[in-house]
Order: sequence, then C-alpha cells, then structure tokens
Amino acid sequence: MTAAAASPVFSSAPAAPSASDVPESAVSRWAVGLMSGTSLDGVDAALIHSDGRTVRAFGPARTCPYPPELREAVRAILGERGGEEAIAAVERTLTDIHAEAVEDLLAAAGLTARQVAVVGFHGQTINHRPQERHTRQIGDGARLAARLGCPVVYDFRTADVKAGGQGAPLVPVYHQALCAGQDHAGQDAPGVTAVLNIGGVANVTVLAAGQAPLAFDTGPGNALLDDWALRHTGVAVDRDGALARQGQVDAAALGRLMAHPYFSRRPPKSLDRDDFAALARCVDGLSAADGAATLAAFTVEACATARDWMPQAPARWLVCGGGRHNPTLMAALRQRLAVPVEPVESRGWDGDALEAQAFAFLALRHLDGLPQTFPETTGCPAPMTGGRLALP
Ligand SMILES: Nc1ncnc2c1ncn2[C@@H]1O[C@H](COP(=O)(O)OP(=O)(O)OP(=O)(O)O)[C@@H](O)[C@H]1O
Ligand SMILES: CC(=O)N[C@H]1[C@@H]2OC[C@@H](O2)[C@@H](O)[C@@H]1O[C@H](C)C(=O)O
Repeated sequence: MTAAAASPVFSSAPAAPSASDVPESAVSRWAVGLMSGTSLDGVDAALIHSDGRTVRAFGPARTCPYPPELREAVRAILGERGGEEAIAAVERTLTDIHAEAVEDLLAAAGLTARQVAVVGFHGQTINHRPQERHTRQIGDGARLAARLGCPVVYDFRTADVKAGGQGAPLVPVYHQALCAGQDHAGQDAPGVTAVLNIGGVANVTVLAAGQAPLAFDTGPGNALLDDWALRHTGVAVDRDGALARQGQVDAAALGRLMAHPYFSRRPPKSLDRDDFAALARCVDGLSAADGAATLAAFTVEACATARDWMPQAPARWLVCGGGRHNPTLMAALRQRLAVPVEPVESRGWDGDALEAQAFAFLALRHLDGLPQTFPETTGCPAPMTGGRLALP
C-alpha cells in the first residue's frame, strides 16, 4: 500500500464539491474500484481509503488483462450487436473476470471482502448514445455482490443520461478531490490545471480556483491508433509510439479528421469508442507509419482544440491513462500545447489506476447520496448521484 490509512495522504484536502458538504458522520473506509475502459485491454482494479469527499490513502492496484477471446467477444457486441443472448454470455464472463480481479487485489492488500465498504463496478461500455438518452455498460452487479460477499455499486451512467446528461465523463469529481488535496503553493504557477485522461477516448477536466470543474471528452485517445496498429502489425498497440515516430503527418487527412462536427460542438459532450472510426478510414491509403503519425496527431490536435471551450487556456496538463506511456504522443502534446505536460505521477498519483480509483470514490459517494455528476461535467440539469446498489 502506498500509504497507511492512519497517515492521511490528503489530510488538508477540502471536500469535493465543497467542505461544507461533509457531515459529521463522514467515515473513511476501504473501497474497491473497477474500470474496464474503451481500450478493451482488461480490467483495472484499485483500492482507496476515502469518505467519498477526500482521499485518505491509496491501496494497491492491479490490471487484469482480458484474454484475447474475451476482447474479441466484447468487440463483437459493441453497439449492442449480436443479440441479447450473446451479450448476456459476455456479461457473465466479464463479471467473473472482475470478481477475480477483486479477489487478487484483496489478497495483495491483505484485506477481506468484509473489510471493504463497497465495490464500484463500471462494467464495459457497449453502447453510448446520450443524444438518444441511451447508454449501456454490461456487468452484473448482483452476480458480483453475491460472489464477493460485499455491496457493489454499478450502472453509473444511466441515471445521468436519462436525466438529459451525457453520462460522461464521471471522473471529474475525483480529479477535483485529488487536486484539492494538493498544496500547489510553491509548486505551480497560478492558473488553470487540465487533467487529461488518454484512454481509448480522451477526456479532460479543467480545474480553476473558485470555479466548478468543467469536463468533456476531447476526442480520440488511443483506440484509433490501437485498431490501426492491429491491422498493420498484428499487435493492438503502437508500443512506445514506435510506428508513429517513423511516420509523417498527412496534413490533408488530419484536416478531414478535424472537420468532424464534434469539434465545433460546445460542451458538455461525450463520445463512444468508435465515433470516429468511419471517418478515420481517410488514412487507409497511407503507409503504416504515416497513418499512425496522422492518428496520433489527431489525438493531439483534438486536445489543442479543446482549449477553445475553456474559459482560460490551462497553465499545465496532467496526463493519466495509457496514452501517457506513448512518448511520441507525449512529445507531440508538449510541442502543440506549449505549456508543461506531465504524467500525473508528478503529483504522486498513479495514472494507470486513477480511473479505477475514481469508481471506488463514486461508489462511496453513492452510499452517502452525494452528487457524482454536475451540469458542468455531463450537462445534467442539476448535480445528481448515480449508480445502482446490489447487496450480497
Ligand atoms: N507503452 C505504450 N505505448 C503506447 N501506447 C500505450 C502504451 N501503454 C499503454 N498504451 C495505450 O494505452 C491504452 C490503454 O489505456 P487505458 O487503460 O487508459 O484505456 P481505457 O481505460 O481502456 O480507456 P478509457 O479511458 O477510454 O475508458 C492501450 O490500448 C494503448 O493504446
Ligand atoms: C461512455 C464511456 O464509457 N465513456 C468513457 C470513455 O473513456 C474515456 C471517456 O470515454 C470518458 O468520458 C468515459 O470514461 C471515464 C472513466 C469517465 O467517465 O470519466
């Protein structure tokens, strides 16, 4: 464990969204978070000790990769294709893999399920159409709760989407809590901090003193690059950006990609994994290296354009998610954004575990009826809580 529960990591953190919301009874407890993101690479599991307002300690974290056949099975039902029977079969397998991830994590932490207040189970997004008030994350909360013997909060996005919100991003309230726990004095110049997650899709949280966090999906993250690499190299990742580094950006193709109407849409806004997949066929005629360079530049350019929707350009970008492991992408971001672009490890956070931790935090907020989404993060009409509770 990176810190003991008795020695708060963020003892000075004001509450999210505000210190006055903390009731006397707020108790910090262990919670597990589970995230299986749009990269379809596996399940991230993480433990935090928190009261859902501040984070007292980080526990260990784990990634449990999907076996190749599960990855293919998930791909086959994206968009809710394949029929309900096929979806139910994938959901069962996926839920059991999540259970194994929790069991491994608890064994590593030396905790039992009874010592965990709640598990936050995001599940796998297989369709996200907020404009049609529909989003679907598969994952059987009741099955997981019964197997683990502890409460599980799941289906985090539906309530927000039904209320007219985007149902994403959900992590901003956790970004806010982490940033509030940091003493920026003497460390940073004043100004706006952007927390950028480069997963399959990329999303940003903009944190400015005295203002509600603003958040939205910026555009593609790694998913287009992963799919391109799979087609051209047989491996679903451009490992360390090696392919993109050898290529040249095709300016005409990049122009076509950036002409997608998503970029002129005002936030709140969110994306599904494959929303740019059809348009990205415009790089098909390029060499493997040039295509990778152009798709990497697309991710970067989308982040640069995201600044148009921010009240102030960020003074620094803190990057989490798998994209920060890609040095070609990080170098291009630094050059394009022209301000410090750092992995979140510069703040002592774990950029691979952060999203999973966030679902532990969100589950704790569910238990206390605290809001998870806000008009400035998802466009919901008023701050609201979400998720469904399954008891063992
Ligand atoms: N060494 C590396 N070089 C290049 N890319 C990498 C490297 N390590 C991880 N990645 C990228 O990170 C991706 C995984 O990122 P992450 O786990 O943050 O995504 P996710 O959580 O599934 O997505 P999302 O946040 O959209 O839900 C991989 O698919 C890969 O593209
Ligand atoms: C519908 C859905 O699953 N969206 C994911 C996806 O992956 C990144 C980006 O798009 C983000 O908005 C969201 O996940 C993170 C965890 C979020 O809700 O904050």
